Amino acid sequence: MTHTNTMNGENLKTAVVVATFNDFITSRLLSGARSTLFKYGVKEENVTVVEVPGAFEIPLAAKTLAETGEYDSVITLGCVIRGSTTHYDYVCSEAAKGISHAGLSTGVPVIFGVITTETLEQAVDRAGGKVGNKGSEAAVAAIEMAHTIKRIR
Ligand SMILES: O=c1[nH]c(NC[C@H](O)[C@H](O)[C@H](O)CO)c([N+](=O)[O-])c(=O)[nH]1
Repeated sequence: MTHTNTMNGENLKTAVVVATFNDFITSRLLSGARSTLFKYGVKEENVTVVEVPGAFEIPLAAKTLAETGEYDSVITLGCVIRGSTTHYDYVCSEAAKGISHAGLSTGVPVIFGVITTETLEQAVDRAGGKVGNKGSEAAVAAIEMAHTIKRIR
């Protein structure tokens, strides 16, 4: 299958779960994801955005959306910046495990678009800065995986 076909978003429906914690970063991830989805032909009415308080809550929303059977993929967006507590480690690991489980337990591609960084600067760099936009990358993965799963199922 050519790359063009796997990157055709015209008939895809996607949900985006975005954490509002660190929303000065996650809002940039969301706009990167949305603009990339539209760039590849996903229709605006086929993109559903759901907000959650923090990265820890992303898995439940992602799994719930995937279980509806309405979406070809679910994109998750968040930003966890290491603070002075070990909260960072728990939030990161639980978010990653939960997001992975949401995909594996439902068979719907659930894409990991959660930035986990040591510093705010690193997060800015990954949310449309010099390293790129993780939200945009997650949108590309969401389109590719939606086609891949349809093809191999
Ligand atoms: O999304 C985040 N949630 C964070 N914590 C909140 C967590 O995700 C839950 O929303 C909270 O524990 C309530 O369940 C963060 N920190 O604690 O630093 C963080 O950096 N990013």
